[in-house]
Amino acid sequence: MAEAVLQVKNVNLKFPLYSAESRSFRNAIRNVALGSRIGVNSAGKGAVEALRDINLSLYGGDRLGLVGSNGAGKTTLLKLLAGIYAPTQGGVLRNGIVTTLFDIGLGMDGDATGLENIYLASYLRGMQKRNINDITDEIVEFAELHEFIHMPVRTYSAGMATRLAFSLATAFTPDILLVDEVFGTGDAKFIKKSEKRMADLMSNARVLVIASHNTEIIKKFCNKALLMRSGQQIKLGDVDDILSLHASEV
Ligand SMILES: Nc1ncnc2c1ncn2[C@@H]1O[C@H](COP(=O)(O)OP(=O)(O)OP(=O)(O)O)[C@@H](O)[C@H]1O
Repeated sequence: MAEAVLQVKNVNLKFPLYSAESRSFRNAIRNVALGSRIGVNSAGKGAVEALRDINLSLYGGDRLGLVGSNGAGKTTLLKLLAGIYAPTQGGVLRNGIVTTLFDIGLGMDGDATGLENIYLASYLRGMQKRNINDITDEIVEFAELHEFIHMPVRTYSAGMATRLAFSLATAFTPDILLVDEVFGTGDAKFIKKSEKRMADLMSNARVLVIASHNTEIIKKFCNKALLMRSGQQIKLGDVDDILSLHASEV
């Protein structure tokens, strides 16, 4: 049997909240809003159970769409898969390099120039200097930063920083690509230009996990889908089956 590229085993994830006892009215309201996902942890503090009993194994070629209503836990699961959140219980195994297309500016050094950030990110991916030189021009050109690439990233506008982060993140084909549809890539012209680059990346990664409310995107890029509700995996299966199940629920 092939080795899983991405595996989640018996994962629970809780976020601590304020003291449960001292905010009972607020808790009552929160409980209604969150579908009774507020509990009390061992230290007597309130906790949101953001993910519960998650088990997944994804192999080369798997392209998983995460579907579910607002607050179902899709983004939280993506962040867990990325290693941004550590599980409270259970474990996540990643066999390969991970790229996230959300919070894409995360990890950029504001005091370093755009060019230095390209080198930093590439070294972190284990690339050699001569190979980085080969890809730098293309990243700078795609980001349309011209001479600004020699300025510290903290001097960039939000759009410029996002363009650099996107161009950099999409310059390497990762083993595991994690995408949240709700990420901005700058102005409308840049979004249009980014579509093909993103589609190529999504098709070439060994494993793709994408959270989306857009059924067309899920149908186009995924061969499996996972319906989530209240932080739990309800059903994993064929895209059409899962989308029908989700549609029947909303
Ligand atoms: N940092 C946090 N602290 C406390 N609770 C959190 C945190 N992050 C997520 N949660 C909880 O996890 C729930 C799921 O949020 P998440 O953003 O993963 O949902 P989603 O399925 O991506 O929703 P949407 O479709 O609206 O983007 C939230 O309702 C919230 O209760």
